[in-house]
Amino acid sequence: MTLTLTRCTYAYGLRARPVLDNLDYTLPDGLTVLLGPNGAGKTTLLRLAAGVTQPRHGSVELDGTDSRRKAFRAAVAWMPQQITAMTGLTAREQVAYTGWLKGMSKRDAWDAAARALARVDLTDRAATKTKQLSGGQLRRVGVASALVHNARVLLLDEPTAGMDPQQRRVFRDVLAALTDDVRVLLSTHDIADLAEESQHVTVLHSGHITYTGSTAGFLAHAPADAAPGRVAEAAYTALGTHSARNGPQQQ
Ligand SMILES: Nc1ncnc2c1ncn2[C@@H]1O[C@H](COP(=O)(O)OP(=O)(O)OP(=O)(O)O)[C@@H](O)[C@H]1O
Repeated sequence: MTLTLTRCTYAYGLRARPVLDNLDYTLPDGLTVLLGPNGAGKTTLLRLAAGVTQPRHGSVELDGTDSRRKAFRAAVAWMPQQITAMTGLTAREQVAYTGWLKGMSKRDAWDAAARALARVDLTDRAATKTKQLSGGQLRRVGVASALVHNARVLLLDEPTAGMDPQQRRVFRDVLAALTDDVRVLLSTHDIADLAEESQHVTVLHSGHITYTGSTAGFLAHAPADAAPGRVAEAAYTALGTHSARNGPQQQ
């Protein structure tokens, strides 16, 4: 299951400067954290990867299936920054409703909703109204909704924004547990999201990938004198500076 962006260019508006220009990217397996400062192009990359937006030039494919095709959209799930709690619906009803919208029968969606909620560790909240869930729990409902139709790739746009450290930890554990059969790409501009369970890191600066590879390889970019506990931050800073000077993609 390989998701690739090939020579993708995207600009907001006909005369605007491209946000992404001739970008090549292959999503690694497991859990990948997409790092980059505000405005780097993370959301744009995720929207292209999800097939929500089409590139002006280039292509996005999952094992050779173009992102315009129904089969691509069935296999690739996208979770936007804001998850809406639907008035009057329980967690299970909200997830089932999403499954039904995606073409499942009511019965299949209802059963799949229970399985999806179990995967995000929310079985005990299945009958709770989504309006009554915490922000972190509601994001997990968002993940369950994204997964309800058995997606193989999950793309999440800043899912941990506004979470406290404990909520972040729970959320990351939930994602890490999915990665046996789902590839996950999670965008953030918070280096604290880079935890042990993230197997890969991709760094985006001004629309250029300055690093994509293992977490260990990423950390190796920190200067030797980086303070203990600040190695990830130092590596991130080093790659940002590198980008401004050279802008190559490192594998
Ligand atoms: N709808 C839009 N119309 C015009 N320009 C846009 C639009 N959306 C994004 N942009 C611009 O495209 C660039 C990349 O934006 P994008 O949202 O992809 O970055 P990001 O890395 O996700 O940023 P953030 O971390 O702030 O969410 C920015 O310069 C932004 O101003």
